[in-house]
Amino acid sequence: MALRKVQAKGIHVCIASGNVVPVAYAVSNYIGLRGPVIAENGGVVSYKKKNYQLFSSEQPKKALACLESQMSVTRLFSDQWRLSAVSLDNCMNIEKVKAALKDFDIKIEETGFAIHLLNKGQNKAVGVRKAAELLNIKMSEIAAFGDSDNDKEMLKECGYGIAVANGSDEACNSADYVCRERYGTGVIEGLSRLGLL
Ligand SMILES: O=C(O)COP(=O)(O)O
Repeated sequence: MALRKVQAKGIHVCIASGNVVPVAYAVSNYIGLRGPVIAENGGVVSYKKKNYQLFSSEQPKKALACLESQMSVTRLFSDQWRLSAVSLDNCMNIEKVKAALKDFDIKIEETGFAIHLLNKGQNKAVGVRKAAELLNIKMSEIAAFGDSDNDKEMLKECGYGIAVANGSDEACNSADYVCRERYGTGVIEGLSRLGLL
């Protein structure tokens, strides 16, 4: 598999997800990756059996309580393991959620998979920065792949940002290179462009 091939060259390969540590860690582990795992849109970084919690769930939980007082709320099943945010099922209407929480100083982000209630400043780039510190490498040495709005800061702040062809407008506009190919085939195209395959 392409990512293991890249890792075998001595390059750190990391998953950066909006999902919780148990899910992102399991994906990383099943693929056979050894790099840090960035979870909860940069809220938590997990490396060598240690979790680094970079944001608290206090503000997102206050926003959740406010939302629940105004409407019926469907949270993600995985929210029971979430440490730094609250995530809602994307069957909920984002415009109604935004209107109900307009007085809260939080960030509301839709990814196509979920609606995340995040802390201001919480994004994958913050998690990547922590991972870079743990690995003693520079952001400018990192190439990032993404497809969603929640990837935009990471795509901008890493040395080279690559969006796959099916990426959202925000992801594609934040990338240095937009692949011709979609999904996993796009990742293979990007890795080849970097000379890694
Ligand atoms: O949790 C989400 O909303 C999406 O997660 P992803 O960043 O791994 O695509």
